[in-house]
Amino acid sequence: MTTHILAKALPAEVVELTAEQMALSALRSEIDSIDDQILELFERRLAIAAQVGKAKDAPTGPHTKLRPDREQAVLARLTAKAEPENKEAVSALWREIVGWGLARQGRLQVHVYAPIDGARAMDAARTRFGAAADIRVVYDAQTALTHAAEGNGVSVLSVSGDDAWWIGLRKEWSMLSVFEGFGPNDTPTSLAVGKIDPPALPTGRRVIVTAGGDAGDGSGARRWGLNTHHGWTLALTDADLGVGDVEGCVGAII
Ligand SMILES: O=C(O)C(=O)C[C@]1(C(=O)O)C=C[C@@H](O)C=C1
Repeated sequence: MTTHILAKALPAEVVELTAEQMALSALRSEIDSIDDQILELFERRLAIAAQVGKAKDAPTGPHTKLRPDREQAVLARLTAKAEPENKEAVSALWREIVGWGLARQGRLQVHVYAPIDGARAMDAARTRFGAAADIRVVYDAQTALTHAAEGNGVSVLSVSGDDAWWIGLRKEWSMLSVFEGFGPNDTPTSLAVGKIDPPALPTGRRVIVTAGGDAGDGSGARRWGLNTHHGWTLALTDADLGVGDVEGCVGAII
């Protein structure tokens, strides 16, 4: 004979929620609903970024898909609209969003050469290119420059070491442009270089490498010296110069 054990329905537990708990739970479901909307929009944005990558053709041969001018415009537009107390958060978040957009076109490979203050340069590179970037340390400037010149990525190089690699931007590395500077206030201690189409450089101070150190400021424009080596000078200027011109312009930074 089989014994049937009937499961006895347990009395429903009565949970008394306090007013605060109810308020908290309502706020969390509001966050869940906002997260759903952000997710949907973010995934749409990623899909469009992938399409942009296909639409955007390199001018001549392999160039990085990174467009500093466009990134500058995206960030400037949104931080201008954001509430003052949110500007920093908006800027950091959109760096990440744009970084993942770029990754849809191929993950950005970043080489960092910074023998003196490596941790600071790595930190700056991560903040600039976001979690989506594949960042690695390299131990000589030539490796970093070769990587950038291949056009599949970019490099961040310290300007404060013994190796005056930046002189090469006027010589064997003239296909590379500086498009970003990292460092305190107005004085970058490392620069990002890449095979960037000159019209896609950010609008801002021009980076110049000059022999003798007196070109590029005939207009009386402000100048910031960054380094000198064997008669060559690395500096920033407000003068409106074009990359590759006789004034020694090798790029632009914000
Ligand atoms: O506008 C482009 O060219 C894009 O590839 C899109 C996008 C973005 O996600 O907004 C991504 C990478 C570029 O560096 C700039 C902007």
